[in-house]
Amino acid sequence: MPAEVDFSSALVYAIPLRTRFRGITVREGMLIEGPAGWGEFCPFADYDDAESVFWLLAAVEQATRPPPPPVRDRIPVNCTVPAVGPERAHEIVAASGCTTAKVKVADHPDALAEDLARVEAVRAALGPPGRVRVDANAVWDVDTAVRSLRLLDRAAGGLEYAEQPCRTLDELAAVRRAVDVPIAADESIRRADDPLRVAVAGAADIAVVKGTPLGGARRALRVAEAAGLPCVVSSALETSVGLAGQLALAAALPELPYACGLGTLSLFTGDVVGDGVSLRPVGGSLSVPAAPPPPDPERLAEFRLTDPEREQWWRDRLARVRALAHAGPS
Ligand SMILES: O=C(O)CCC(=O)C1=CC=C[C@@H](O)[C@@H]1C(=O)O
Ligand SMILES: [Mg+2]
Repeated sequence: MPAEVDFSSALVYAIPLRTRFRGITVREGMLIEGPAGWGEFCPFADYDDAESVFWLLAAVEQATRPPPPPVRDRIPVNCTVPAVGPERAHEIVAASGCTTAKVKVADHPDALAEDLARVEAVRAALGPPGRVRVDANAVWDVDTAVRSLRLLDRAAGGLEYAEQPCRTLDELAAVRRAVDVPIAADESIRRADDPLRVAVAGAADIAVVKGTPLGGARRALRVAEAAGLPCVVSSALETSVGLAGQLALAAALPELPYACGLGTLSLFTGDVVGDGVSLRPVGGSLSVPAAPPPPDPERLAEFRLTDPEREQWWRDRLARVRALAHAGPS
């Protein structure tokens, strides 16, 4: 392993997704190696350089430091159901082995009828003891959120919680007062100017913490403590390299009362690590690896980004974000 992080030989990957998710069909990112192993730099293309600094800190933490001390070695996970039709949703849940499902809703305007059918199919696949949560990714206004959540709650036979129904904390608080469904904050935390100071407690019942956009497991642990709410760790659609860091975070949280959104490799057509070490859930949970699994040459041959212009775009981005990280806060 190199004595320092070797940025010049960072690898760039491109893995097609099985279904469009978050508006993307191919997941791209970079893998870097350092003295403690591999890290992953994979801000979505719409993240600017300033926000991407935290993704870089997460990659560098993983490549240079051992994981924070774990208090558990297995993490229960939910399956993630994209905005697909009810039959496909049923199949995804049934094949997952998970007893909790997170269902994407409000994917486009007028999606409610499709959302209700999807949620009903997910409940049918899970059976009565399963848990169903929904994620609207901040697109509803308060009235739409209240109306939609009441209907979705009924269709689901009870929702475990609703993730980020609206954009602002005030809106989340208003929805929370109006419905019985618990509210989880995701974007309100990970895209806040200062996630360590965001006053999420009155606006949400649950904090979604994502180690990758929050600057790594250690900073995410501080964010979780500052939020003062029960936490769910959720992926940022990393390969197994970055997922290992998210699992390290989930393993180190003092309490972990909910299944985590870390079963997301099933959204990918492949992984950059070998099959034996790929972080795919078994029986609804993932075991926490001691270190991030290393990329596998054969998998890299399959998923290496081959477009030279696009590769240069990633290398330029990494250079700019590194320069910003060195310059420190403006
Ligand atoms: O939480 C999960 O089940 C999977 C992860 C997930 O939903 C997300 C990953 C990456 C980007 C996000 O738009 C999305 C989310 O909003 O939580
Ligand atoms: Mg979310």
